[in-house]
Amino acid sequence: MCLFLLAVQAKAASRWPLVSGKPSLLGCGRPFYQMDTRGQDENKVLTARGCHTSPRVKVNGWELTTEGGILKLHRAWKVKNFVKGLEFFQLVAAIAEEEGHHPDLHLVGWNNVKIDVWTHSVRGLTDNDFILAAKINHLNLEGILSKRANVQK
Ligand SMILES: C[C@H](O)[C@H](O)[C@H]1CNC2=NC(N)=NC(=O)C2=N1
Repeated sequence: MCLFLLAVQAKAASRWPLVSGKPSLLGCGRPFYQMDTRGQDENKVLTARGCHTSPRVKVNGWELTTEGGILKLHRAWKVKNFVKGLEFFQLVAAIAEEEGHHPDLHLVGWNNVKIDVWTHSVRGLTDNDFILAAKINHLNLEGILSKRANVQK
């Protein structure tokens, strides 16, 4: 198990997430991974040294949610119209393909975009999720978002 964690940490360290322009330390200052904890009574987030049940994360505008026992990053926006919502999806798709890491995209009530980011292979959060969320934050959404209101969650 230890070798596995070290291998995962080495891979993740090479893709250290940049959040608001500076390297971000995740999960109490060390990389953390949510392992597949099926059969356990609660989701735990493993760090290199221990377990944490609620990681401290910082990606502007995104919130940590749990759905079906799986930790996810979640954010919502209000877009001008349905077509702009699809344009938004296209911009996100380009990043996802570049990263090889894909979000769950929702376009609800014609102008509400909701995005959930999590790592399906481990049924939880890895550094790739924070990288993807931070890159989505850097998209130029000029002309796509509704001028009236935007849900920051
Ligand atoms: C083979 C392919 O790269 C993998 O299946 C990738 C694709 N994109 C992915 N995206 C996300 N969010 N989680 C994954 O586990 C994942 N796996």
